Amino acid sequence: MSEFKIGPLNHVGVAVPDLEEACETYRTLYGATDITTPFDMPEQGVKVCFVNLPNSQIELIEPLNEESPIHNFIQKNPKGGQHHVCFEVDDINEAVDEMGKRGATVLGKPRIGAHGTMIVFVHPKNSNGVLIELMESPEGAH
Ligand SMILES: CC[C@H](C(=O)O)C(=O)SCCNC(=O)CCNC(=O)[C@H](O)C(C)(C)COP(=O)(O)OP(=O)(O)OC[C@H]1O[C@@H](n2cnc3c(N)ncnc32)[C@H](O)[C@@H]1OP(=O)(O)O
Ligand SMILES: [Co+2]
Repeated sequence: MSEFKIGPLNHVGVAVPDLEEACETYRTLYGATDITTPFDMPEQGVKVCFVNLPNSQIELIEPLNEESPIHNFIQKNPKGGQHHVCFEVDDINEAVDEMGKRGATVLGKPRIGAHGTMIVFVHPKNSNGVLIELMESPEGAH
């Protein structure tokens, strides 16, 4: 087996029906003061913002339309829910190759994520029902 391994936890993705409402929850209930301005990522089918924390982020995502990959998730979980966990990797192409070699189902091809680096997802069935996002570390991240 190759040396490939996941690196730091980058963020926990939380799918929500209303991004602004979710931001307000983190502001008022949890006292979060560092929340980014929401922005649309049509290529990923979501509106997204980040609750920045000392050691990680909560990524809040809202479906942009019925074609969004999280549209079904919100249909099944109308109040929202924990959606994915994202780990950093050194090389996304090595990660995709290794996932295949290790028998996992990689969803689609690597695409640009909200941090501006390439991301890919591994099907929940491979990880005890948890959708895993692998994200190439920003330059010189560690
Ligand atoms: C802005 C980018 C940002 C970033 O970090 O840069 C993001 O993270 S974007 C995040 C949104 N994008 C994605 O999630 C892309 C990958 N996801 C997918 O391709 C789909 O969501 C998929 C295939 C995981 C599920 O699609 P869908 O819900 O339409 O399919 P099913 O309803 O048939 O579900 C199949 C099976 O999986 C279970 N499921 C679905 N979503 C999740 C989840 N988030 N966590 C755990 N399990 C999930 C669903 O319940 C079904 O289970 P089954 O036992 O077969 O009923
Ligand atoms: Co994510």
